[in-house]
Amino acid sequence: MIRIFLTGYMGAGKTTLGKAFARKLNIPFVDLDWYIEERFHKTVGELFTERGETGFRELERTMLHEVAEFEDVIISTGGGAPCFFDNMEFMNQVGKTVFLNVHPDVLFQRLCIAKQQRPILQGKQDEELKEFITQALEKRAPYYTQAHHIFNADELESYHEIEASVDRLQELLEL
Ligand SMILES: Nc1ncnc2c1ncn2[C@@H]1O[C@H](COP(=O)(O)OP(=O)(O)O)[C@@H](O)[C@H]1O
Ligand SMILES: O=C(O)C1=C[C@@H](OP(=O)(O)O)[C@@H](O)[C@H](O)C1
Ligand SMILES: [Mg+2]
Repeated sequence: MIRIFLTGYMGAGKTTLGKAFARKLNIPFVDLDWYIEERFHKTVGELFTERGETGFRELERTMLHEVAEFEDVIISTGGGAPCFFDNMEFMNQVGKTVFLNVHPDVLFQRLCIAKQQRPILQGKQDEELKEFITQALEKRAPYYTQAHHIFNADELESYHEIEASVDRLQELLEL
């Protein structure tokens, strides 16, 4: 039975790689953020506004436990999920975990373009965003590095790079 959790910071490529990896293995893909959005009929941004981060983290934990019941699945978590409650320990117990490690400069480039969809990053100017990413990575590293595997996901900019990363991931996980 395959149950893999992809973790890592915002912009690390959890959604992009998770989707492509599941397609390659021909098994379902679940993105925890999308799952939450569908269930509540609201965007992650709207849920943050309505419930605050504390409220979002609580429902994120509940939804994580729900998707963790699925079998033969690739699950991409939100970037914060492993860093709250005992979520990381829980994922390690019920499945295989992978930390998508990406250089902060690459994350910065990706998130400059894609910060609007991420409530935590909205409104940050370039220098502030860079500093914010560096500090957040330091704070979150102790959680992310508990993953069973660490995978370099610096190269995801083209279809070809994504396919090559999927092949490496498949090898790493011996699937
Ligand atoms: N095909 C692509 N071409 C260029 N950039 C991409 C492509 N796919 C993803 N990205 C960039 O990489 C970032 C990481 O994507 P995403 O999978 O959403 O990360 P995560 O789910 O870890 O937050 C995206 O925000 C985007 O900037
Ligand atoms: O890192 C975080 O705290 C968050 C990451 C997001 O997911 P992605 O990592 O897929 O962007 C989403 O869950 C929410 O905006 C909070
Ligand atoms: Mg995502």
